[in-house]
Amino acid sequence: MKVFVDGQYGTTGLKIHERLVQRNDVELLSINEEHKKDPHIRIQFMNEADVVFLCLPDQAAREAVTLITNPHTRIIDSSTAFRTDDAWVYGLPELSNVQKGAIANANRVSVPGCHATAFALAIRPLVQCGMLPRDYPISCHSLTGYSGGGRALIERYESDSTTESIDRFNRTQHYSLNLDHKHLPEMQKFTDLAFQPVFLPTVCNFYNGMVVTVPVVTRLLPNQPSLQNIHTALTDYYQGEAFVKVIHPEATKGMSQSNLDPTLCNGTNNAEIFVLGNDDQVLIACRLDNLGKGSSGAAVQNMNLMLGIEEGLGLTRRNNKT
Ligand SMILES: NC(=O)C1=CN([C@@H]2O[C@H](COP(=O)(O)OP(=O)(O)OC[C@H]3O[C@@H](n4cnc5c(N)ncnc54)[C@H](OP(=O)(O)O)[C@@H]3O)[C@@H](O)[C@H]2O)C=CC1
Ligand SMILES: CC(=O)N[C@@H](CCC(=O)OP(=O)(O)O)C(=O)O
Repeated sequence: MKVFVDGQYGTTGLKIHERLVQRNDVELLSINEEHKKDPHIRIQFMNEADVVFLCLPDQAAREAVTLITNPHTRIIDSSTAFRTDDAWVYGLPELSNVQKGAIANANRVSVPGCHATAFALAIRPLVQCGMLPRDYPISCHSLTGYSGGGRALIERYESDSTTESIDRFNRTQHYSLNLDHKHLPEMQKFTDLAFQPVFLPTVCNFYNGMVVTVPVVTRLLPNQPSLQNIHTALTDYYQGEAFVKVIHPEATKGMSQSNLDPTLCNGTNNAEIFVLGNDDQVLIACRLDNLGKGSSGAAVQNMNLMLGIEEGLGLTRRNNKT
C-alpha cells in the first residue's frame, strides 16, 4: 500500500512518518526536503498513493485536495479546513460505532483538532445520555504544549533571542482571548451542544502534551448526578476502546495535592479521562498528546480503520495499569 505524507517535514508530518516508517505494510512515497513544495512531484505522488496524509496549513490543504484526481486515492487531512464539512468524515472513531463505520468507508477524513478531541471525548457521552443538557453553559480550559502551534510557534519558543515577543520568563500564556478559537465549530458540532462553549486555551513552556478541563455544577443538571454517576456514564461509554481510558476515581484520590501532568500521555495515542472534584462540583479532564491522539496518532488510527487494519498497528497502545 502506497502512502504519501504531504507536509512530511512539518511537525505533524514528521510524526506520521515516524509512525509509518517502521511498518512493512506501507510503502512511503518520500519527497526530498528541497522539493517539498514542488507541485509536479506532489501531484505525481498524491495520485499514485492509496492514502495521502495532508499535513499542511489550511489553505495549502484546500489546494492539495484539488490536485488529487485519482478517484481511488483516500485523503486524511490534519488541518482545520474540512472538519465541519459534511462531505468529509470527522476522524474521531470513539464518538460512536456509527462514526467508526463511516471512517472505515470514507475517502475523505478530517483529523480532529487537539483541543476539540479532548473536549469531545470528555463531554459527548454526557450530552448523548441526557446527563448534560444541550444548552448547559459549558466552559472549557486547555493547557497545551507549544508544538501545537507548528513550526512557527516552536521557533518562537525555542529561540534564544531576547527581542522575541515571548521572552524566556514569560512563556506560559492564555491565547484566543477574543474567545473565538478556531476549534469552536467542531467542539460544538461533535458534542451536539446547542451553543459553543466558552473556551480558553493556555500555551505552556513544554513541547507537547495537553490537558483539557470542563467544570460542571451538578445541581444545575437534571437529576443532580453524583461524581460517581458521571464517572460511570463515561466508563460505560468507552468500554472496550483501545485508546480512551476513564481513570478510576480511586486512582485520582489526592490529585488535588499532586499534579494533573499534561505530558503523561506523550508518545502514545491514548486519551485519559479523569472525573475529579466532589458531588457538587465536578471537573472532567482529558489528557492526551497533542502530537499523538491530538494529531498524528489519530491520523494513523484513522488510516488503520479505513484499511481494516488491526487497531494499534503503528501506534503505542496504553498499558493496562489502571
Ligand atoms: N502541531 C499540532 O499539534 C497539530 C497540527 N495540526 C494541523 O496540521 C497541519 C500541519 O501543522 P503542523 O505540522 O503543526 O505545521 P508545520 O508548520 O510544522 O508544518 C507544515 C509543513 O507544511 C509545509 N508546507 C506549507 N505549505 C506547503 C505547500 N503549499 N506545499 C507543501 N508543503 C507545504 C511547511 O513548509 P514551511 O515550513 O517551509 O512553510 C511545513 O514543512 C496544520 O493544518 C495544523 O493546523 C493539527 C493538529 C495538531
Ligand atoms: C499551541 C497552539 O497554538 N495550538 C493550536 C492547536 C493545534 C491543533 O489542534 O491543530 P489545528 O491547528 O489543526 O487545529 C491552536 O490552539 O490553535
